[in-house]
Amino acid sequence: MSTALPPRPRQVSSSKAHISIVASIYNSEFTDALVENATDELKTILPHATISVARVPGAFEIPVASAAILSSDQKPNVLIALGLIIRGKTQHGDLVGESVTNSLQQLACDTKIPVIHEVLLVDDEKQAYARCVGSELNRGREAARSAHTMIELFSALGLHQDNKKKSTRSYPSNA
Ligand SMILES: Nc1c(NC[C@H](O)[C@H](O)[C@H](O)CO)[nH]c(=O)[nH]c1=O
Ligand SMILES: CC(=O)[C@@H](O)COP(=O)(O)O
Repeated sequence: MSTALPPRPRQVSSSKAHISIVASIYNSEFTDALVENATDELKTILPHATISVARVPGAFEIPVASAAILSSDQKPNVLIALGLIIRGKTQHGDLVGESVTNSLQQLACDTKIPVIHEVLLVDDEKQAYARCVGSELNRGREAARSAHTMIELFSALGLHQDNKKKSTRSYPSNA
């Protein structure tokens, strides 16, 4: 039985946080859906937040782009990592998935900036569809709700200030 996503927060956040999404292009029919669901949910539960979206070739490139963003002078309050790895006939998918997971966790702990991990490793397109396109298990919406929780927690703990950025940007713009 797959776990359904956490419920939508009861309280819309007034936070002006900045959220950075780093998403892979590989399997774009699914990863585009993750981005769309995550941004739609963020706009609902964090209407005053600003969102930037960076697209990288594949899941393996997500950590290095995330590291660059988290070490820049425009640090986000939360970073959301979105990707989809579909296992093939070799160990490559598992190796990529494990490396990305460990790297993202290390980045979060090193920078003290929450990193929301929704870089999925699945066996087939049916599993991918349920988690990227479907609604009951949508991991894009789950990522947004986790980001909301972490923003509210860190704000309550006095660990970050609302971000004053005004723009919502995507890189590359044609992705
Ligand atoms: N097979 C998948 C990949 N493979 C590509 C790697 O992520 C990486 O871009 C390549 O090894 C070059 O460094 N990536 C995914 O995101 N999903 C896959 O299913
Ligand atoms: C996860 C991947 O890189 C995947 O496309 C590789 O497929 P294969 O293991 O059959 O080479």
